Amino acid sequence: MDKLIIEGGVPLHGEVVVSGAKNAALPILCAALLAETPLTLTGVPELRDVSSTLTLLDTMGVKVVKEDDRVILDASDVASFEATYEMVKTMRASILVLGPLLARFGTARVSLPGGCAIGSRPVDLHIKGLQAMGAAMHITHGYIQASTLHLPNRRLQGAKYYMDLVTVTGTENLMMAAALAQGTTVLENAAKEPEVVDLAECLNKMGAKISGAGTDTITIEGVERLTGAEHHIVCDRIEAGTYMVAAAMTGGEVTLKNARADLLEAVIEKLREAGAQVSNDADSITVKSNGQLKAINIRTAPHPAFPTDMQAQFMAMNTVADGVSTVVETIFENRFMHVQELQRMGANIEIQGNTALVKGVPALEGASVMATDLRASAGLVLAGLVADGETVIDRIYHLDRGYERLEEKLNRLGAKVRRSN
Ligand SMILES: CC(=O)N[C@H]1[C@@H](OP(=O)(O)OP(=O)(O)OC[C@H]2O[C@@H](n3ccc(=O)[nH]c3=O)[C@H](O)[C@@H]2O)O[C@H](CO)[C@@H](O)[C@@H]1O
Ligand SMILES: C=C(OP(=O)(O)O)C(=O)O
Repeated sequence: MDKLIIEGGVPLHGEVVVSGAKNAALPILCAALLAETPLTLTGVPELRDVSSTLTLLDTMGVKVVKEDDRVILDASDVASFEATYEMVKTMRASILVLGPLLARFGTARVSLPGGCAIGSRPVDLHIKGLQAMGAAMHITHGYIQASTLHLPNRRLQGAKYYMDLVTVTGTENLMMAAALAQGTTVLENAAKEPEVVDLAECLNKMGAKISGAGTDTITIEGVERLTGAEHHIVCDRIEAGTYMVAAAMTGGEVTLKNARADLLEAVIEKLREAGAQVSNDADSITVKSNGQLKAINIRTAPHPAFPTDMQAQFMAMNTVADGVSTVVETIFENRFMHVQELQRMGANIEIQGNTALVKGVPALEGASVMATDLRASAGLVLAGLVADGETVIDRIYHLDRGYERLEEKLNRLGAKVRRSN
């Protein structure tokens, strides 16, 4: 199993180009299932989750042509409407084929994702939303079996649906399904994440009639067919945020290219509060710091508030900041898996329910630690970059799910990171 070995203590300097967003690419790749002609995407990041999604789409009969960051998906001849447990267990975002398959083909069989390291992560709202659009939904033997064959013209019916909780992939699944429904769907309490907006923009280029994406009410006027289009994936705000914290923690100066400050307001505000200098223009962000940071309180919440996907990275930053901070995780019930690993590096953290109390220490010490999920791993990388001596991070396949060429990008900034097996 691959490991990352990090020699800490080097301030990062230079430029790094941010990749396309994993969490936009995954739903948009699944949206290809809705189109009768080929969809061309650029800015698609080279990630394990992306290759898993392409494999899944391939098993369904989607023809995939990939060249660097450009992917052409032709779903004119889909023959299977199933996502197996084997696929879904490696990548929860596989649930995003449910809405498109059901809307276009009237049938879908998708494995229930089950829990994962960060929480139980049910998909009940995806299921209830599709039921509200008239779909027959049954769960048998761990699979969601969905059908519209009893409905007029076998089409989902537009509906008004209020989501009890803000769910990102739930909003995306229902938006894709509603794009081909008969009539108008109104999704209330919808997720406002930039990746939802990017998906809506792509769907509109494909012929959908979606308005309100980026607000909590999304209106989708169903159309009879969608076609291919060309779309460039929005930049990855979480990857950008991770490098911004790296620059701040190591006391360096890093400019992120292909980064949008307007998608990172809560993160930028917190970095400034910690004492880093942040400046930006339309598509780049620069972070500069002398490495002496103040501890800051964090509370995760849906966009535009502070993202849960940046919580572990800021926790790592707080471990070596001056003072005491609280980090409150409100989205996932078990997203503190990095804490015990940070403690192995000398961090002083106490957990009380969904709150971590972090007391800054003068320095972390390199140690052998275990990656448990994607962003927990990112937090450990950041800790390793400032720790005294060598940090060895095991199970880095988690990082490969969401960070494109991580060690190459870090090393170009001066870090000393290598991969070994
Ligand atoms: C591929 C992708 O885009 N992943 C992101 C997406 O995950 P994902 O879309 O899975 O996360 P959700 O927004 O759905 O989850 C938010 C909360 O709602 C709960 N919930 C969700 C759906 C449901 O049917 N029932 C239910 O109870 C979840 O357990 C969680 O507590 O948003 C999360 C929250 O910003 C991010 O951390 C993930 O990186
Ligand atoms: C939790 C994440 O991803 P996923 O929803 O794909 O597990 C993440 O990107 O931090």
